[in-house]
Amino acid sequence: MATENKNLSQYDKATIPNAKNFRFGIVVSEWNETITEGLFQGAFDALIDCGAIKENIVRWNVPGSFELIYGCKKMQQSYDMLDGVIAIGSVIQGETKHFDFVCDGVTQGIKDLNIQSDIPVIFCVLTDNTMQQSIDRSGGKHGNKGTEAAIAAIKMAQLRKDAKF
Ligand SMILES: Nc1c(NC[C@H](O)[C@H](O)[C@H](O)CO)[nH]c(=O)[nH]c1=O
Ligand SMILES: CC(=O)[C@@H](O)COP(=O)(O)O
Repeated sequence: MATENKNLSQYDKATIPNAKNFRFGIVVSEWNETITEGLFQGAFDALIDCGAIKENIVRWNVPGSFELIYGCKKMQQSYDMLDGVIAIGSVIQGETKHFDFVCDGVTQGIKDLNIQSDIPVIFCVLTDNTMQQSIDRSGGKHGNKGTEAAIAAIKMAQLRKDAKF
């Protein structure tokens, strides 16, 4: 289902574990910061709405989406009590192929972090053709991918907890 047919912000709290005992890291890219700040707010608000305590949410900033890989890796290493990490970025097509390499690099890098570490990293990186598409997905007409990422983070934290027993 394409995003245009799904509101990214809709969730049913009855289907989501309570996040009160979970600790999350959020790494935010500064490129397209109006977009990434909207994604962060969506994620933060959803975590709190689902029971997370604000003192259990730590935020780091990185220059661009490509640095999300290193930032999330160091977040995993620095806070071994974390239950999940959310990587937030906004990549928008320019004139060159750089978009393709940044998007592929970040995607593969975050995938690798999920393989190499026991702490899940949620992919909240918009890869859009236009700024309007990014606006629409960070609190606009299609909702907020940050909200979607927070729900995914809670569910994966619970899966990780359940898998230990
Ligand atoms: N064009 C965008 C970038 N480019 C910068 C890279 O992410 C990286 O910071 C640079 O190549 C230095 O390593 N980053 C975004 O997040 N969004 C873009 O649209
Ligand atoms: C995703 C990018 O790096 C891109 O926005 C940079 O723009 P350009 O391809 O015009 O250099």
